Amino acid sequence: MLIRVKDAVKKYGKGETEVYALDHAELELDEGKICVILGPSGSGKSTLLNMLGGLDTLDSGELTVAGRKVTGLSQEQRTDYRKEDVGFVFQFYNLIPDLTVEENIEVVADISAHPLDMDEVLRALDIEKYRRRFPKELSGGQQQRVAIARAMIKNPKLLLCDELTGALDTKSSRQVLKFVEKMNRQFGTTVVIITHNEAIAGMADQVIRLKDGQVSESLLNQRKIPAAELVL
Ligand SMILES: Nc1ncnc2c1ncn2[C@@H]1O[C@H](COP(=O)(O)OP(=O)(O)OP(=O)(O)O)[C@@H](O)[C@H]1O
Repeated sequence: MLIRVKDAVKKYGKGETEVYALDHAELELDEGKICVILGPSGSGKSTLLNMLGGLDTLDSGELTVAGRKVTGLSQEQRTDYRKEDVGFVFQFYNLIPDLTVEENIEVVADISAHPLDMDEVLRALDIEKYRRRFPKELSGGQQQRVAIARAMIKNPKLLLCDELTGALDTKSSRQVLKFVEKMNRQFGTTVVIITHNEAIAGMADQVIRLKDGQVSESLLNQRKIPAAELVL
């Protein structure tokens, strides 16, 4: 068991405007798996992802990742947790425009405790040929592959993806998802994808649905579809 979320509560606002972004949510996720989290807008997906990644803290409840109680960490320890254990990929690639592909990835490698080999990561994402290019010289799908490489170079236990295909066409989306699947297989990284796109659930080992800050459904996928065959 890599991730355990117990009785997680996160509230925003006060009084009349109080919202339970997470309302006693419970969740367990095995190591080395792909988990897709679905839910309507406002159901708490981003809040949950931010907690898993140590970007924010719970009001109450417990979060354990790989035996480490993330809820008990100081701010400084949480920074180390993010640095060592978590890779993030967002909808917009957030690459540094003045740095080449290789330099964008190097920035993260340089501060990582146990980085992967640069060439291996570039090869795994099939972006070796772009290593000296700048982000603006790449398509959206190619930039997202660089963003995945930047997240993976630190060899994280957990790869967290927030609407990573939200800005891409169907073909590029499928390709980016194929690479996420490859990262899971090749490096054994546990992957959590949050999305509005129901079709992406096909590639998951575990599918979790959120509703009003609670886990309304958690299913193991008996018939996983390779990302290359997803009908997006
Ligand atoms: N910083 C904040 N301040 C106030 N309310 C917030 C904040 N962040 C989230 N919320 C509220 O918490 C609830 C859950 O939000 P969250 O962003 O986690 O949902 P989501 O499922 O990711 O939505 P979306 O798919 O639209 O991104 C919503 O009602 C949202 O308005």
